[in-house]
Amino acid sequence: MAECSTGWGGSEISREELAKDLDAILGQNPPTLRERFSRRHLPISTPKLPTHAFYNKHIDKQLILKRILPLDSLADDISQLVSNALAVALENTSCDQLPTEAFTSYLEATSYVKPPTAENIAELYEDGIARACDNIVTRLLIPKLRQWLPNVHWRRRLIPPPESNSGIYDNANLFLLSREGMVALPDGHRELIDSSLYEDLQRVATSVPGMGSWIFMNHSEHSDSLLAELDKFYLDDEFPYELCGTTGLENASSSPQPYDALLAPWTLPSGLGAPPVSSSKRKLRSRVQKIPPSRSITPSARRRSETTSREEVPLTAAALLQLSWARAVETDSTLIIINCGDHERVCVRHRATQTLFMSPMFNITTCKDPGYLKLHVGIHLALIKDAIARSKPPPKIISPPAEPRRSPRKRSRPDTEETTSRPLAKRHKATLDPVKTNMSTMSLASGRNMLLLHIRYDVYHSPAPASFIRAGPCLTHKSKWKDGRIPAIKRAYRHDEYFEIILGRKLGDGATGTVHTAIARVSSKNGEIILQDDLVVKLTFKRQDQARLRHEYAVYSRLAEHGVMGVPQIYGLFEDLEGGAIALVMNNCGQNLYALRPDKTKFRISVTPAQQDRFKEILSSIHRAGVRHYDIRDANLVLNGKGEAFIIDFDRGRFNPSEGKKEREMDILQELMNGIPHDFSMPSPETPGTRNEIWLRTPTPSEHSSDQEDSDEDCESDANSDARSGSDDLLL
Ligand SMILES: Nc1ncnc2c1ncn2[C@@H]1O[C@H](COP(=O)(O)OP(=O)(O)OP(=O)(O)O)[C@@H](O)[C@H]1O
Repeated sequence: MAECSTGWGGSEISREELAKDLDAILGQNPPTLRERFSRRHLPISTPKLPTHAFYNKHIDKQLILKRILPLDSLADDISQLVSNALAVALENTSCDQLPTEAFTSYLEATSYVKPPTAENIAELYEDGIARACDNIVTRLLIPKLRQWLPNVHWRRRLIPPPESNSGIYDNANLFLLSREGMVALPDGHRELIDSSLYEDLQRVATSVPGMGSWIFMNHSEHSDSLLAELDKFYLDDEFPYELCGTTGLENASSSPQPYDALLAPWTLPSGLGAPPVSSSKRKLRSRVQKIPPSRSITPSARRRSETTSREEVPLTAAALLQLSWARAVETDSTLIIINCGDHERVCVRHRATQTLFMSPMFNITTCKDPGYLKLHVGIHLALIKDAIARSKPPPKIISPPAEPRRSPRKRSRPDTEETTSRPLAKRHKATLDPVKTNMSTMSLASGRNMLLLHIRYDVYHSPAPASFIRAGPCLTHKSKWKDGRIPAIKRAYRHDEYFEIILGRKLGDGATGTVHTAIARVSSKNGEIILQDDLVVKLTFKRQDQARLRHEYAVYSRLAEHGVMGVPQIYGLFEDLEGGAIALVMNNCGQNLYALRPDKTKFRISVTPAQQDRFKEILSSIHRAGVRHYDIRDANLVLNGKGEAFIIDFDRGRFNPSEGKKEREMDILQELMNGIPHDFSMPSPETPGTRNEIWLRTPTPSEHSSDQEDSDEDCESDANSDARSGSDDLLL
């Protein structure tokens, strides 16, 4: 019996005993969800397509999913990885007693009072399986460690607000903590790691934001059958990945071939070959050829969709696979775990062949050889090994000496392995043909009702643009828009009948929408292309948020009627013809005062006296136009590069406020300028859209309240407001 040194929390035991205990722990499975969650919460709603699925259609062609294949050996391979790692670790570890009780308690039944939603199942995984994995994987990586402590962490990133509850939770992954550009290790751990592993961990901690994609679904019969159904795609030559339906303006891929680790702990079938050639591409081409030579495009639909929001669409098996794959592309993950409570599948994303290899569906409560804990320890370990391998600079290809150049023309750089391993985040910058930038771009666009929207940053490079139809006129330039007349959708649009918007990186995710930088590209009648690159686009997906954005547009209409300056120039409101989004196009006013704060922990804003006066002037003219902003804070006060002031974000705006409320709002602005932020920790004030009605369409002027004489403020219970002391403080 080999003798071992004493370890943490327990007495010294033999190596054999430790191996036996570990084996027993790793063979464990969690109890069924019915045993863990209270029965009164069952059944639960079926998963819906989450709103961010809108972005999945815009992933670069070279990164999308092309086929699904079975990989029955995956669990065995992962189990072998753990067995091998254990054998090595046991040779080097101190044999202290295993905290068996703690590990078992992580897996044991707890009476969970919450319903088994996707979020709660993710939380359960985080509190149980993931904690046990963190400890065991850390020990397998650093056998000399004398404690069962986690250096590896599995965490949920962001808990979505309840209204975004789609029955899907996909915002969790594994990561190594970093602090000030260094891998964060507890005291004393650095010395236990040899220098090459330390370098590897250092690279992963600082350059890999997350490893693996976990997709949790609400626990329901529908989720179980969705997971079971995924098999049916094995028979397809090509997976039906859904792209935008617009034809005539397809984009070639701009992504270099993504990089798979050369050595993986699983064996994939050999002779896979190149990904299948997209038949949909062929279809698109043949359809394009029928279109007259003037580069017309066919919009994605001839009719407006019933609803512009996405929440109500039930999840299908194809949508679940597309969503899971897209999430793995966005996070550059190799393994995808799809879990619906008691059942699960584990999948490998093979980048080069754009193939998803999928394990059979298994019941997590009855796993055997390997047990569920061993499988997940293996998944965590495999992800770290994969991240280490892929974050290493690939071996240099030694090429023969270059032949003398014959042509003076510049040659494009060959796609060497070196280029393929560049981090995804750095791959895409909006690349556009050399064209003029012209301030009349948006004036030309104001006469066009069809907007083609591309997304081009990180992994996004829309294979085809989304078609958006105008739902509200340009408020900055004259247009032929007739009040209340929503334009008909044409069968095809010539190049001088549509304009394009190319969305860049996200500027912010607000309570209402997602704001992106954007460039407009407009083709004139004679074919000249002009650009305007100082735009932003606010996209909204959920019903309530779309109601707020339509209301915001109505507020901007009122401000434009009164010629208010110092607010964004609005170039129109647009609806996605395939449903899912509405977009407000405006100019980029600069950076908000929060972003400009030198020290974010201190409320100190640097605004010159002239800029302070200008903010007050703008607010006065907003008030004169009969609008109260209702959300005056540093995030909504903006300065451009020339130091010019703007007030943005009118989704909470109110029409026809009382004089007292306007004065109070001016006081808040003054206080803000004096360095006293207003307390907005109160719940957001309701907007007319959220309380009284949901506008599924942009209201015509007669419908929306900009012409009404009654004040929106009157909708608030004035009786209550009189009774409240400091009522304005509560509302503002
Ligand atoms: N026209 C614009 N110019 C420059 N930046 C903008 C513009 N519009 C929005 N932004 C940026 O995007 C962020 C979010 O925008 P906005 O406040 O309009 O969204 P929201 O969803 O209504 O957010 P919230 O109501 O939570 O503040 C802003 O803080 C600002 O930094």
